[in-house]
Amino acid sequence: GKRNMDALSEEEKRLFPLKTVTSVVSLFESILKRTTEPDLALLSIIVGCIENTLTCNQQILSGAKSTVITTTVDETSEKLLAIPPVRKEDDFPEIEWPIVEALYVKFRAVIKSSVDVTQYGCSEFATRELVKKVSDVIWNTLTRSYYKDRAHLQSLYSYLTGNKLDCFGVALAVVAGCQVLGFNDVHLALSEDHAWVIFGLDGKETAEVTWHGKGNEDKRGQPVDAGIQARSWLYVSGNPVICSRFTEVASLVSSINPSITATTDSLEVASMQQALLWVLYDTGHLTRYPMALGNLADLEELSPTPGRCHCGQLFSQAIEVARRCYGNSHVYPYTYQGGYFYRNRMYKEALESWANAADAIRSYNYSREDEEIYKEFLEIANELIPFVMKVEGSGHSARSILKDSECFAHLLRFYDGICQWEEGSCTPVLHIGWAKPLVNTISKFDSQVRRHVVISCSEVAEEDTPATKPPEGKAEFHRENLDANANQVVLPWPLAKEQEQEERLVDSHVGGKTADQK
Ligand SMILES: CC1(C)CN=C(N2CCN(c3ncnc4sc(CC(F)F)cc34)CC2)S1
Repeated sequence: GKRNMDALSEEEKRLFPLKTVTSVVSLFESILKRTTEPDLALLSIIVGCIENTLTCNQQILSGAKSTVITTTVDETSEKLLAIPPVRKEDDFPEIEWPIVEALYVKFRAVIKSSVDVTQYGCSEFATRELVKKVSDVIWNTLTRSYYKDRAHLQSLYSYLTGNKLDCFGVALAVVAGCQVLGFNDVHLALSEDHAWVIFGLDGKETAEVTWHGKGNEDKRGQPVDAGIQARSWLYVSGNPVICSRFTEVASLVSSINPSITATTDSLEVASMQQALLWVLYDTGHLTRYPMALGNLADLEELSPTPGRCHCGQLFSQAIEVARRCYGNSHVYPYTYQGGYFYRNRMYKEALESWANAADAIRSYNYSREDEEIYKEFLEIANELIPFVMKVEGSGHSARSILKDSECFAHLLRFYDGICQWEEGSCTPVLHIGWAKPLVNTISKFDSQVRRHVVISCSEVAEEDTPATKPPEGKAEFHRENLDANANQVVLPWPLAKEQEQEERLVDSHVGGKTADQK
C-alpha cells in the first residue's frame, strides 16, 4: 500500500493539540514502537516547543500569590494575561501539530537545499567531508554572537525559531541533519562534557562537529584521536556513550531543561521529562547511558513516581553501567550519587562516592579543556567536605565520622586521586586555595582515628594477591594492580567489591610515578 510519508500517522496526529504529559508520553511510546527509526528532528522540535513555551515566556511574581503570569516575549506589562494561580500539574499551553509540522518541514528544507549529496560520493556511508558540510550548514546559520551557556538552546526548536544552539545542540542538529539526508551511520558520541559523531563502516570514524568551552578554537571536521591520546577527561579515554537512534532520543530527552529561573522549575516540563525518561528506561534505551540514569534519579529524588524503584537504586545502576561498559572512566555517576548522599545527610556514604569519583579521575592527565570536572572536584573539596566537617564538627558522639577511620580513609583516597590526576599533567590542579580546606579537614579527625589507618605501600600486586584482611579495626587505603605502564588503575571488581565492604585502605607511594611511567 501507499507508504505513509507523513512524519506522524493519523492516529498520532489525533493526539494534538498536546495539552498534557500523558499525551506527549503516548506520542513518544507510539513513535518508539515503530519499525522505522525515530525521527530526531521531529522529536527535538516537539520537546523543545513544550520546554520553550513553558519556560521562556514566563515570569513568576514574587510574594504570597504564586500567580504565574504568561506573556509572549514582546508583550508589554500592561497587557499581562493573568492566568489562574493554581494549574493542574500537567497542563501545557496547547501545542498544535501544524506549528510543529511547519518547523519540521523547514528543517528538512534547510538541510536538503544546502547539501548536494551527489558531491559526496555514492556510498551509503557518510564521509568526513559530508559530516563537515552538515556541521558547516548548522554552524553558518547560527546567530553571530549570543550567550552560548544560556538555558533552552539545546533543541531544534531553538535552532529553527531563534537560530541559537548550545554545544550539545549543534551536535544533535548535525546528526538529525545527516538523518534527513539518509546517512543513518552518523551517530552521536557523548562524553561527560562534550559531544562528537561517529560514522562510516562499523562506525569506526570520528569527527568533531561542534565547539567546546570558552576560548577554545573549534576542531570541527577533525577526528578525536588527539584528545584520547592526551588522556584528557573530556574524551573519557575513548569510552564515550556511542548512541543509536534510540539513545539519541534519550539524549534529547535528558537534555530537556525545566528551569524557568535559577531557583524555579516548570513542574510540567520536569514531569514530562521524568515520564519520558521512564518510557526510555522501560524500552531499555537508558541501559548504557549513566548520565541519563543519574538525571532520572535526580528527578525521582525530587518527586518519586509511585511503584518505581527508589532513586538510590538508579544512582547505583548508573555506577554499575559505568564500571561494566565504560572501564570506570566516567566521573559523574559517582558525583551524582555523592550529591544525593550529601543532600540527604548521609555523609559517610557521600565521602565514599567522592573517593570513588577520585579513583575514576586519577588515571587521566588534567588538560585545559577539563575545567568542568575540575570545578566539580573543587566544589566537593572546598565547599561540600568542609560543610560536612562543620556539621560533624561536634564530634562528641562516638558515631561521629570524625572518629571513623573508614571515613578518614575515604578522604585520603579522595585527595590521593586528585594528586595522581595532577601527576604527569601539563596543567597543575592543586594550588594554595586547596591546601587550607585540606589541612582543616584532615586535622578535624581525631588523632586516634589517624593512628588506625595503616599506610603501607603496595607495589604492582599480582592478579591473584590473596585479599589479606586488615588487622581488626584497622582500615586500609589500598590501591593495587597497577597494570604494566600504570595508565589505568584497574581493580578486579570482586576485590573492589570486597574492598568496598571492608574499606581496606593502604596508601601506596606508587601514586608518585613520574610522568612517563603514568
Ligand atoms: C553530578 C552532576 C554535576 C549533575 N548533573 C550532571 N550533568 C552532566 C551533564 N548532563 C548530561 N546529561 C545527559 N547527557 C549528556 S551528554 C553531555 C555532554 C554534552 F556535551 F553532550 C552531558 C550530558 C546532565 C547533567 S553531572
